[in-house]
Amino acid sequence: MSTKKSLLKEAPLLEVKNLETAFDIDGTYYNAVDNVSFNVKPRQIVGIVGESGCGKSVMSLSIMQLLPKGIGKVKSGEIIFDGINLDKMSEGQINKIRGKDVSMIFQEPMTSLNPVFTIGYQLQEVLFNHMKISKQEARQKAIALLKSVGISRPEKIVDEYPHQLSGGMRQRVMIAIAIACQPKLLIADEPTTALDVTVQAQILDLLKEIQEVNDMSIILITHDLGVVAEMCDEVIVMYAGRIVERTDVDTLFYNPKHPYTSLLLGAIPKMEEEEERLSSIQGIVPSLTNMPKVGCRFANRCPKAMPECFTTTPKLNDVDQGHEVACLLYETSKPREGVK
Ligand SMILES: Nc1ncnc2c1ncn2[C@@H]1O[C@H](COP(=O)(O)OP(=O)(O)OP(=O)(O)O)[C@@H](O)[C@H]1O
Repeated sequence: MSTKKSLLKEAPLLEVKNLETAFDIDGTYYNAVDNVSFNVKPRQIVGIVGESGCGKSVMSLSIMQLLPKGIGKVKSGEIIFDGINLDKMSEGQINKIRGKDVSMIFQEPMTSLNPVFTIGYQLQEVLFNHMKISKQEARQKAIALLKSVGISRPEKIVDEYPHQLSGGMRQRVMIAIAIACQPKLLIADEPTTALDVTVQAQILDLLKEIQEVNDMSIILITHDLGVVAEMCDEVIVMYAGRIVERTDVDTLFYNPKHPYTSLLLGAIPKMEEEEERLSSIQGIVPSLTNMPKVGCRFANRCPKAMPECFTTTPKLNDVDQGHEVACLLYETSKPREGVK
């Protein structure tokens, strides 16, 4: 974990400003990401958490300019990476940055790796896209990269196909591909969800080690707060396309403010009571076509909802230095009576 003091002074590596991303559903665009702003500092690990359908993946696809063409679009806002406005770039320009300065790993490595090409071919493809190197150099680099992500016998694995590897090894290969050009920012979307618990821990350790060695920033998308506690410096909690709370990781666990965050924390399963605890947030995230037009989008599931929560949209306000919350309970400088 980077020290907070050193991070505070630095200019952001990534600035997302008032981002609105929408999808065309039957001829109407609906916002899946709604007026979201946040920064990622160099070497910082920022977690994005929230239940399924909260807009975590759409946000990362927006940053990577990988939204499905003709269906999804960035409607407004800015995505500034290392001083460059990504949303204003042509496809050719973004291709030079994607995979080199910013790269991404996904939940299911089998769907991201091409089954008909060897591991070596897929690693070398990234290298050739962004570097001027010979075939022999690329092969050697591919082997070194596989070794750096903890794959034993990389000289053999380099000539194998994805189906010949275990899930954990495939995810290591995906990480090797993602870090091949030493990106400044890695977006990891549920990188360990498809893996069993022991392998999950190994992959998280690997990511952390790479982050430290390469001085890389990471946006870590997860619904697992255990992963957040283990990995992140800062955390963004999303609900129904909006940020509801943003703070450092310690404050998130010891002093959460938004009722949604508290409920998510309450939903962390203990071994013996997994089923009950996970279902402890009543109701579901509204679909894009069913978003409340006004008010707090969490109001109808919120145990602390007041009548005005259904009519007034809360703003993301500072409740403390570096701690923002979008909840009417905190819209005055002091929490209202009875709010802890
Ligand atoms: N291609 C698409 N077309 C229409 N709606 C979409 C599309 N992709 C995502 N959405 C919608 O956008 C919203 C946000 O989805 P998103 O995948 O970002 O959620 P998430 O928080 O990442 O969930 P998960 O943890 O399940 O990946 C959801 O309502 C989802 O149905």
